[in-house]
Amino acid sequence: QMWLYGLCLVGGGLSLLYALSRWLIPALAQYNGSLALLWNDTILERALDLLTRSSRPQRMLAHVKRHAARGDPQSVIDAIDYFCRHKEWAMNVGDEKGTILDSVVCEVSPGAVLELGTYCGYSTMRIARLLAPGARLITLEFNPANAAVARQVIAWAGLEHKVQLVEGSSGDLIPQMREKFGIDSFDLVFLDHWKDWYLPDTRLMEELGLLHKGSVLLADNVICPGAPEYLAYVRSSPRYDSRYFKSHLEYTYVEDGLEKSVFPGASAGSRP
Ligand SMILES: C[S@@+](CC[C@H](N)C(=O)[O-])C[C@H]1O[C@@H](n2cnc3c(N)ncnc32)[C@H](O)[C@@H]1O
Ligand SMILES: [Mg+2]
Repeated sequence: QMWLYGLCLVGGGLSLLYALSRWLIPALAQYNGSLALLWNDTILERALDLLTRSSRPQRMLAHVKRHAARGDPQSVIDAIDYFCRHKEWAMNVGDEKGTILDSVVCEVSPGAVLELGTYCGYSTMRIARLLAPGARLITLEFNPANAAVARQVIAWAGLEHKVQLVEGSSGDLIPQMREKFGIDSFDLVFLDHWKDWYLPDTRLMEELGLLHKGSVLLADNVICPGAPEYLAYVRSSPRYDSRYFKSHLEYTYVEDGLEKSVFPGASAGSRP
């Protein structure tokens, strides 16, 4: 009889664990930023990596190859959004904030764009598909495994001729933009790498003269996980006309948003 009780106890415990990880924690993580990042970006990702002996970017790429039409950027974007909403969360800008990114790209109609943080190429595709012929998009990624997946995702969408993906750290590559990449200045910069780099990289671009009158900085995740020093800088500096676009952390209901900052702004001060 003892072993029967033991079996019931183990079975009950396992069922509870399953219910917690399958429904309760994911449901709570939809509304709490810290839990969302801890659960999706740390615990679940590591557990799935271990169980499947693959990485999240590799799983996302496999999903794209199974479900997206080759040469159709929208189909690749949709496949990634489906994967992230129904299978595994991932740190793409996502569909909701993605529409804000799209509208800024269309409004600026940039000839030269810099993206900081490629990951799997999701936002890269969103930007690239809207660029006019001849416009340049340079995207920087310092994780070689992410860069390798991004190249394949971008090629699957048929956008490889519109994108220059450069492997390396933003701090090393930004100073090479003029001499090595022939860039005078950028019309649009999308900041979406590690959040504590937003401010130093912005200061670096300013010092190197890579921003011109009217250049637009668009920064993701300014609320969650947050980039407080960067936000304080662009909102208080008279050099920028800065505006917040309220939205949600990718694939959740947690508040997050994009900060659009025009350099040097027509009017001094900030508009949070
Ligand atoms: C949030 S993800 C980018 C998501 C992507 N922009 C999208 O929306 O699809 C951040 C990426 O930036 C990369 N990264 C972080 N700091 C970086 C740096 N200083 N230079 C280059 N890449 C960096 C990370 O490896 C990661 O892949
Ligand atoms: Mg982001």
